[in-house]
Amino acid sequence: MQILTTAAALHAYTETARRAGQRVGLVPTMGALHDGHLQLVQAARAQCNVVVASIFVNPTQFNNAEDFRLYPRVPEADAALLAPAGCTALFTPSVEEMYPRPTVLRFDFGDLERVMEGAHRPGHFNGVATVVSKLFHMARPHQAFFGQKDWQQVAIIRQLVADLSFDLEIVTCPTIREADGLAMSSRNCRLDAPARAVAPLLHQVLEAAAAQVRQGVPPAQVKAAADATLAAEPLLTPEYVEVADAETLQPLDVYAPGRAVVLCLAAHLGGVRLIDNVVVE
Ligand SMILES: Nc1ncnc2c1ncn2[C@@H]1O[C@H](COP(=O)(O)OP(=O)(O)OP(=O)(O)O)[C@@H](O)[C@H]1O
Ligand SMILES: CC(C)(CO)[C@@H](O)C(=O)[O-]
Ligand code: BAL
Repeated sequence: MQILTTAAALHAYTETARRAGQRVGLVPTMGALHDGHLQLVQAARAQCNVVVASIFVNPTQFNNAEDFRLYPRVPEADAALLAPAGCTALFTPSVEEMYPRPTVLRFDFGDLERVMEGAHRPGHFNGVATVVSKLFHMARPHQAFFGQKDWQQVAIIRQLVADLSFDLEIVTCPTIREADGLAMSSRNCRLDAPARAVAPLLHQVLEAAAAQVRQGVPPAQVKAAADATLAAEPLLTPEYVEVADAETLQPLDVYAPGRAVVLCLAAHLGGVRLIDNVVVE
């Protein structure tokens, strides 16, 4: 596995592969890798000849300086996991390499970003769209792989690709969970033992809500029940629970026949902010 640290080296690597007729896959991450990330690499390797994973804790997408400071960084452990999963090159740029001068770019994704993560993390998706656009330009992948765990992020990136005519395919991979249902997340390692014991409740609440959606229980009632269950747990502070159209992400008052529903939540647990979602087709 090659280690690349500059945009020029990344560009040269993927252009050489392209000229040789090879397909290029890109897996953007912020590191502290777990099986959710490795699944993305494996999916990329199944479809592409070369797979670039990027590890970059992107400062412009953090709306909370403490969250940025505490974000887990374990570069050696990450590098050791990537090659066996099928990664052929690791891109680990510095902040100066990605942002040679402060970015002034501003994206507006309209209603897609006025809800959930966009509403609760001001500037977050501007930072995500900025860094993902840069990675797409630098690597020019045929396909880029993202996790369902960040459902709204995928919707934003699909809009970005359409609006800026990036010539690539976005592939979404399912959420990988621990045995007790907790969605794998780099931030899970910051949970202490009592918080970790409570954490599976997030997925349990989503599954209970999904069952209610399937039974036709009205969205407001589903949301209220989920909120109440989360709020009853003293270690948990729910930030939002949303019952939304899976494509437009807009909150639902009633179900529209034939349209998928996404149940999303964010909650603070022992000082750690976690998100999760479940889709009802
Ligand atoms: N449990 C998971 N299953 C599938 N994909 C995942 C999972 N966790 C993260 N991903 C995906 O991996 C990519 C990189 O995500 P990221 O590096 O932010 O990891 P993370 O575990 O989500 O970290 P955190 O939630 O703490 O920011 C994203 O496309 C994300 O959706
Ligand atoms: C897509 C991403 C790597 C951009 O920094 C990040 O938002 C993430 O890890 O999901
Ligand atoms: N997985 C989304 C990256 C973030 O939380 O900033």
